[in-house]
Amino acid sequence: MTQDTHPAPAALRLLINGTWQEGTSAALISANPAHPEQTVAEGRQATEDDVDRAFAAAAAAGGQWARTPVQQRGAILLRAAELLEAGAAQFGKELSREEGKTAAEGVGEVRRAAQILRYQAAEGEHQAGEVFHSPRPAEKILVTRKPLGAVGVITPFNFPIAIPAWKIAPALVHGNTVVWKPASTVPLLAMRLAEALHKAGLPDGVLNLVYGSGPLGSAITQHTKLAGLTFTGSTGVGRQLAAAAAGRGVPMQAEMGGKNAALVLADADLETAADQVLLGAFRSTGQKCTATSRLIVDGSVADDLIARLKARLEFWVVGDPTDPEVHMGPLIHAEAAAEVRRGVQAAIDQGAHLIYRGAAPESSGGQDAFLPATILELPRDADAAEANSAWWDEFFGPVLTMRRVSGAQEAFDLANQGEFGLTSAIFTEDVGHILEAMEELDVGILHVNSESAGADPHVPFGGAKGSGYGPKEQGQAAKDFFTHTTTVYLRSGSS
Ligand SMILES: NC(=O)C1=CN([C@@H]2O[C@H](COP(=O)(O)OP(=O)(O)OC[C@H]3O[C@@H](n4cnc5c(N)ncnc54)[C@H](OP(=O)(O)O)[C@@H]3O)[C@@H](O)[C@H]2O)C=CC1
Ligand SMILES: O=C(O)CCC(=O)C(=O)O
Repeated sequence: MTQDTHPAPAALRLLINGTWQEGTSAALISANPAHPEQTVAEGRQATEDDVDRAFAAAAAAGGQWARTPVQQRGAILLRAAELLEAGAAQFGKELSREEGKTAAEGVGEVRRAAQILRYQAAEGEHQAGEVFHSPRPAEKILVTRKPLGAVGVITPFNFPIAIPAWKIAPALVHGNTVVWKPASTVPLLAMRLAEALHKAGLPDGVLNLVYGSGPLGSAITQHTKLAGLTFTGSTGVGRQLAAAAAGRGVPMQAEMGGKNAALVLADADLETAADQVLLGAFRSTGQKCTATSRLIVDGSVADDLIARLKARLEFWVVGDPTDPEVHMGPLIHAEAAAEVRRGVQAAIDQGAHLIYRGAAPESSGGQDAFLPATILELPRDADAAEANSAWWDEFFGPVLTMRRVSGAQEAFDLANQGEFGLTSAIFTEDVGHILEAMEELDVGILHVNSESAGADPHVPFGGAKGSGYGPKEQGQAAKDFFTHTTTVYLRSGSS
């Protein structure tokens, strides 16, 4: 397997009250999933005491930061965006080495983070509140917004800089301060984002970065100064945190799992559908909550579509993600890959038909983090198909599970099955079917003739049903989470 030269490991530092400092708890090592013997970054985790100091700093910085004009807060985000943009080639490659997505996707994600910071920086150009008529004379009713205070940010591994950016940027621009715990597998990219914001002039204590595994997350979620919590990650952890936050009356926003369907109807442009399903299912090694993991295809075009997918996958190279020839890197670590392998085998044992399995790197020997692109087909019989775990479980890997249907209504019904409702993609040229899909599909995001993944910074992002909890992220929706409103009944004293 070709690979890039291996740079020396980066030194991880916590950021507390504007000071970069070493952690004093257990060692934290971020390993390259393509070459686990290579350390990408190393340092130490934070202690509960560090979390306490981070919240003290965030709370102390809060008043001044909230009074800073939104245009000045935005200007800091803009400077940070420039720093990310300038470092995109380096940070993108680091992202690829730390997380395993291809270097092109890594660079794209860093640029996306910069774009998110720029979008949120412009918040000063948007309205700050609303004015209503009053039923009483000489009165107006105003709705103003205030920050929540010190918010906790807990982020997953799969978008190590874009997801943190789309949580932290609106938190900051709306006047909140932040204590952030990234996923333990991707601390370097977290440090890169925090460095950019720090260098851009963020006052001390406004953003605090602590590393540590799940239990440290609990120190954040149970902290008495916690004024709001935004989380992205697995459904199990998200629900646990939501219950804890609700018990304490802390507002929470959670983006969790998905089991997203691509619906390919009989009249679809199959070239477009094949291109987009391929990207949706296998880009980022299928490790997106928005990845296409169900393929629901009209029986009249199913064989044709599968032939087109297989033809494309024959050229799909799996390997070291820093190699420009590679389309798909490893999963985040070997245990994740082993779990997906077990899930695929269980599905086959339960009656799924393996209709495609690509090649993985020769060096892998089936024990490491690499997996081939895989397509399973479930039986036409509904009971047999729905008894199969592959229909329900989120693999979070490069596995696509297909079912054949007759007509649009059956496709909608199947897509709606299950606890999740993050995204769907529908492929059709029929406006009637598109309108029906908008009505029928219980999802937070619907793509028409494009892949199920992807999200722009200026529009709401989040799921329906069990995929999301609390206000949506991104765009103007982020304001609803990161602020609370005061309704002001305003009369002049002399009236
Ligand atoms: N809907 C969406 O927008 C998205 C959803 N996801 C979902 O996330 C999952 C994959 O991400 P993954 O990182 O593995 O998810 P996890 O839920 O394992 O981890 C997410 C974050 O929560 C932390 N954490 C774990 N346990 C606790 C705890 N008890 N208290 C507080 N924090 C905790 C993790 O820390 P540590 O790393 O140290 O364990 C990490 O920072 C998939 O299910 C995917 O669908 C991912 C991205 C987007
Ligand atoms: O679809 C995207 O580009 C990002 C969505 C996301 O947060 C994810 O898939 O983990």
